[in-house]
Formats: sequence, C-alpha cells, structure tokens
Amino acid sequence: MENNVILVLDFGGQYNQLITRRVREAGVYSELISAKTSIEEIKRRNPVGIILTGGPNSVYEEGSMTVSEEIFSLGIPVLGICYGHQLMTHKLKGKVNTGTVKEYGKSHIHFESESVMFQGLPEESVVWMSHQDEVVEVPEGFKVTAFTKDCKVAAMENKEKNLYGLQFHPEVVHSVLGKEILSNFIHGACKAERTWVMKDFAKEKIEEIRVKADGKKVLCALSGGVDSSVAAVLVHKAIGDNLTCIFVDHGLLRKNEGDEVEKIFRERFHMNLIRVNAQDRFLGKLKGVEDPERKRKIIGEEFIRVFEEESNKLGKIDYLVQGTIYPDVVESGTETSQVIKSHHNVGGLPEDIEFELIEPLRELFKDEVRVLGEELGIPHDLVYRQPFPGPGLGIRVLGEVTEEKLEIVREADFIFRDEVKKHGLDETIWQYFAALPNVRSVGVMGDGRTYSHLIALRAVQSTDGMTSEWSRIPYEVLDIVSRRIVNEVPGVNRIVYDVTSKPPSTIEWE
Ligand SMILES: Nc1ncnc2c1ncn2[C@@H]1O[C@H](COP(=O)(O)OP(=O)(O)OP(=O)(O)O)[C@@H](O)[C@H]1O
Ligand SMILES: O=c1[nH]c(=O)c2[nH+]cn([C@@H]3O[C@H](COP(=O)(O)O)[C@@H](O)[C@H]3O)c2[nH]1
Ligand SMILES: NC(=O)CC[C@H](N)C(=O)O
Ligand SMILES: [Mg+2]
Repeated sequence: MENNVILVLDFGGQYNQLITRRVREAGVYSELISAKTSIEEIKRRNPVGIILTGGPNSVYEEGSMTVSEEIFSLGIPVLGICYGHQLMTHKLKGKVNTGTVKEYGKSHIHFESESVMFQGLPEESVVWMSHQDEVVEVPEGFKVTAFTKDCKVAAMENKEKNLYGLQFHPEVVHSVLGKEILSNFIHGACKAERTWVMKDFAKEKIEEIRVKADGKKVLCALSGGVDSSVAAVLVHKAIGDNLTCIFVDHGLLRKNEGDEVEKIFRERFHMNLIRVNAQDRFLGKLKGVEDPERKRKIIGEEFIRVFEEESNKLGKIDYLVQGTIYPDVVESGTETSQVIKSHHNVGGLPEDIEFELIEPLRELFKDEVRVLGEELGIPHDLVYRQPFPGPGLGIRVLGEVTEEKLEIVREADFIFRDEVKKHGLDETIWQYFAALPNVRSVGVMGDGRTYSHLIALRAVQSTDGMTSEWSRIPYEVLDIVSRRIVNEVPGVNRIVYDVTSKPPSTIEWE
C-alpha cells in the first residue's frame, strides 16, 4: 500500500534513524525525511502518521528548527518526541522553558493508562530521557498523560485531534515499554496496517554491489571487527577474488591483536588479505596532538593515505569498502544533527579521497549487522566480538598519545579483559575496556610515595551503541582487576570505574 507510510521528520536528534527502524519493526514502512520538507510534499505523500524527532535546539531560541503549523491540522496523527514534543507545544501556544532539573538517562515514570499511548500498559515504568528544556504549559485541548519526579509533562495528548507528545525516547531499548508505546501510536492512533516485511537485505545488497563493481578491483578496509567482516563477506559474495582486504596495524591496537586478526582471517576466510604495519607513521602524525577531534581526523586521514598507497601498488583501484554503520554516520554530524565525535571512517575522512566508497551497512545498527553476519554464515564468536573503535587506543589514551601511555593502557586493558573472561562475564557485557585519562595522583606503595597514572575501567550494556547503561560488574571482580593492574602494570597507582550511562556520557572517553 503506497500510502501506508509513517514519515519521520528529522530535527537532528541522535536516535532518529532508530525511530524509523522501530516503525519498520512494527511492520509499517517508514522513512526519515528532512524537517525542511515542504508541507505540500508531506501532503502529497499522504502518510498514515507523522513523527517529529528529538534534536539539539531549543524551540524558544531564534532560528531553531521548526515546522509549518498546518501539520497539526491535516487530520493525520502526529507524535512529537522530545524536541518534537516541545515543538508541538510551542507551535500550538503552550509553553516551553529551560527545566529546573535536567534529565539524562533513566527516569521512573507514571503513565495515565486511559491514554491512547499507554493503553494496556502498567502505570509505572522506566523510560530514557535526554533533555534540558521542558513543557510547562500544555496547549489548549491537551491533557497531561505521564509525569516523572522532575518532569511534570512527560507526555501529553489531544485525542480528538490525534496529537501526541512524549518527552522521553520510546525508540531506545532502555525505555522499557518503548515498543508497546510506539505500537500504540502506529497501530492504535494511526491505524496503520502491517504491510512491510524486512526484505532480504543481504540479497539486495549483493546484487547492488555486483551491478556497481562487477569486473573491477575493490579494496576493503578490514579491522577484524564485526562491521568490516560482515561488509567484506557481503562484497566477496558479489565480486569474489576481485576483492582485496587491507588490515592496518596502526600501533593503536590491543595487546596481540594484530597477529590474532591476521591469523583468524587467514584461517577462516578465503579472501585476499594484506597486512600493513604502519605504527611509526600513525604515532609520528599524532605526536604532540591533544585535541580528540584533531586526533580522530589525523587517524582517519592516515588510514586513507595507507589505502591509497596500497591501491597504487595493486594497480589503480576505484572502490573502497568500509564497514560504516549508522551510528558512525549520525555521531559524525549530518545536515541537522550535531557532531558528537568524528568517527574516523566518516567525519574523519580527508576531503581529497581518491576512492568511491561502498558502505553496504550504512543504514544499519550494530545488532542488525550481527543478525546479518549470522545469516551470511560468519562464525558466532566473530559476530559477537565486542566492538573496538577504528582509532583504537589512540582515543583511549586521553590527550597526547605516547608509546609509554599506550603500553600502560594496553596492559591494563588486557588484564581487565582477561578477568572478565575468566569470570564468564564476556558473553553478557556489550563492551569493556580500560582508558588512560592522563591524570596522575599520589599513592603510597611499599612505604614510598608514588605519583602515577590513573586507569579508568569502562563496561557497558547496550544493543546498538546509541545508548548504554554501565554494567554492574561484581565488586569482587573489580577488586581483582584493580589489584592486578596496580601490581602488574608499572606506572599505575589508582583505578576508577566509570558509572555513567550514555547519554550523558558516550561509551568511549574521547
Ligand atoms: N585497523 C584497521 N584496518 C583497516 N580498516 C579499519 C581498521 N579499523 C577500522 N577500519 C575500518 O573502519 C570501519 C569502522 O570501524 P569500526 O570499528 O566501527 O568497525 P569494525 O571494526 O568493522 O567493527 P567493530 O565495531 O566490531 O569494531 C571498519 O568497518 C573498517 O572498514
Ligand atoms: O569505528 C569506529 N570509529 C570511531 O571513530 C569510533 N568512535 C567510537 N566508536 C565505537 O562506537 C560505539 C559508540 O561509541 P561512543 O559512545 O563513544 O560514541 C562504541 O562501540 C565505540 O567503541 C567508534 N568506532
Ligand atoms: N533530545 C532532545 O530532543 C532534546 C530537546 C532539547 N534540545 C532539550 O534539551 O530539551
Ligand atoms: Mg572496530
């Protein structure tokens, strides 16, 4: 059905693509479109529902992103989420202010179970918040349908006009009843039919790549991580041995990682593989650089320079495959969303890149890539490897990267991973690592004064890396890890454990 579509208007929030994904998971086709799309175009599409996303602006500030007021009187159900909820309020003459208490992360919420959005749900639950502004007066005709301790209007609705607002984010997995709430909008308010099934993504992509690159030589940036392994297998299925994978050891890998990746790849995959040892040039370029964004861009550019040099050796190659996934794209900043951090493979790319990119996973989230990986027959342990960022330890040593600091964080990280595994926690924790915050503190060891490095341990639960909760690792395990690191790694005298969620933090420290 052509018009059985829910349009999601993009105001630059971090979770926007996630909203469309949730709608599609509910069996209804959905598209993320620019918030600047004209009202005529929206009417022409005749959607069964409209969702206004979150975003970094404040509705009461001049120049902040907006919509035509007409959108609220088309007779099409509209759901505003976070910024969208505030924008609906603002446009319909309610009131939005800077909140006295900001809410980031988990909040306990009370739902009005009579409401369309919370129909059939328990009255108490946990939702995920990320806002500083709040609705203080709902527009005429609206009633408040949920509240938290610090947010009086956590949800509102005007049932007659089919307009709904949520201050929290139902699209993130940490909002416990998020799926049910979205389903109440999609199937309850919009009465959308379940007509969309996830197409055979792999088949479609393989065909697309075959058409594009048939008979041509292609390079694949391969890290041994989940995303690039899945991308490589997909492209290999399309063009076979015209694909050459390049794995760069930039000196920012974890302990033993270079050799392990090479071994696993040569044993399990029958593809052309080149390993480039480029430790000196990466560390040389990073010398004296402290700013995280500068570091990311230097690493991103150096990766491309290495690929270019290798490509010249093989004869001219036009295409470069990267395992880019959607979070890399949105966090690097888009037309509407802010730069959170420039992922080396997106925001860190140089402008004068010689290759055309092939990024078959660009719209997917990590957990979708894993499902796809299993479908393609990639071994389970590889598909469920914890993520490791391309800039590697370069962004886990905060500030200037030196060999000495890399050595410390590499050893500390190795011990942490070793103990997590020994205690059988590696299957349940999504990502875990050590970072070196570049802070020294005073200690006493063997009756002598020390003034040494601090190591921060980070372990998180997540599904897609867009949001996360810190992992409740048992104290006994943390204790063993702490003692081992201080005893076994010279130059460290203090360990801290990171107990912040994302938001407000990010998973990596830089
Ligand atoms: N050491 C490396 N050598 C070559 N390419 C790399 C390297 N590190 C990262 N890349 C490229 O950058 C992309 C993004 O890195 P990212 O870490 O997000 O993905 P991944 O390593 O494939 O998967 P994972 O998230 O599981 O670590 C990779 O998919 C790959 O194409
Ligand atoms: O390939 C990558 N290049 C990067 O530049 C990069 N930065 C962060 N990450 C990984 O992305 C996920 C989300 O990370 P953050 O919460 O730190 O943004 C986490 O899994 C991070 O490890 C990166 N991956
Ligand atoms: N996540 C959001 O949409 C935030 C909306 C707005 N920028 C606020 O801080 O309240
Ligand atoms: Mg990686």
